[in-house]
Amino acid sequence: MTGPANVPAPIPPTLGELGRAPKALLHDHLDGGLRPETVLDLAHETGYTGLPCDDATELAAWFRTAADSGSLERYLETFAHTVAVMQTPVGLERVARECAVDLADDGVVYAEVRFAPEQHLDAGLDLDRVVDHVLEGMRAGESEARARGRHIRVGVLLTAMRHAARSREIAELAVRFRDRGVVGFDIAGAEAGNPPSRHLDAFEYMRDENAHFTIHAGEAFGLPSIHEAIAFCGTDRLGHGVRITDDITVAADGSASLGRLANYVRDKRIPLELCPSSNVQTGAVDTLENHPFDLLARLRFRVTVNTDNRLMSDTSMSREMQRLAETFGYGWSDLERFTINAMKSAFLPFDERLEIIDDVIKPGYAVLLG
Ligand SMILES: O=c1[nH]cnc2c1ncn2[C@@H]1O[C@H](CO)[C@@H](O)[C@H]1O
Ligand SMILES: [Zn+2]
Repeated sequence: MTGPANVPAPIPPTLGELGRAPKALLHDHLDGGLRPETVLDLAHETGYTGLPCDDATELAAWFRTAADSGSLERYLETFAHTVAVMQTPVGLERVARECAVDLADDGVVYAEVRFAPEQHLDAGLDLDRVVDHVLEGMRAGESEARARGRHIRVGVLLTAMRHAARSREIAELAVRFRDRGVVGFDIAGAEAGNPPSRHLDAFEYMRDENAHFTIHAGEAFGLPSIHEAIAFCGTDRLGHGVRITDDITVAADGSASLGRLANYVRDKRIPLELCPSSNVQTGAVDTLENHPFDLLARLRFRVTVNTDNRLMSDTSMSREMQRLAETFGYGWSDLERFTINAMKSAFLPFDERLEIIDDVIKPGYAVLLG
């Protein structure tokens, strides 16, 4: 973090070093993280003919460019192609297995990966079978990574689409699978016009079941969405939440004053699942340099680093951390703090969170800190 003027900024960690650092990821969409080759393979296998091109490199570039739209709605249109090839048991299991393997290869030790089961029913699967296949793929990916000496634990979050009307059903699905690898619930999709309070019964059900959930809020819409997510719905975390800066005023001398909502979020240690590259692509912020990540980190909000959609943003946890380190001058102690923030905020039992922090994260950064 940018320190006093006479202290030199740390040398930014390299991508190789970052790959070895233990990382915790709370916000990653399964249908936003496919390998481009897998999109092509599955399209051929299932007869999906809607892809814009037939070459993996071109397809990767297409997703990146199309997602660079400056609008959440247009960004979300790119998911039509990934969702289209994730309708069969084979497709769902492969995508989930590769997700776990790719995250483990990047040094992610704990991940919560989300997807919306209601979008995967086109080939006749029911909601329970969809979740079964994804969980099976995740377990296979964890084993495959372990066989190569990479240890990752993946928990799944079930997302309900906020423009649709199945949130209560998806919340019940999440609770039904809570002892089989599903660790929480979420709502996603176009934020403007679809406030979180539309899904109040789903959140009330989750709270009644002592179950965890997060809400995409404060990405394409500002403070009212964040306020509803917290005050009406009782969210545990905020998906993005970047627009909380609308309630923070920074004076010319750099001092910041917080409004009541921003203070509440900070006081209650409500985790912010910040996704820097995605926020630039959807236009939530104009450039990475202007991303409020550093302001929020300096003000000691509970900030976490996340990928959102690795395919659409052509990114990984290591790359998100590298971009932040290069932009804001972060060193290992900052990256360790963000990682511990994430692990503390995971939807795992407290003792299991602590075990990963004490046995994996702290020793990993101790080596890097030298
Ligand atoms: O940043 C985001 N904001 C809101 N919705 C999103 C974002 N990224 C992905 N999805 C939506 O979540 C669904 C389930 O994974 C995806 O299909 C996409 O429509
Ligand atoms: Zn998201």
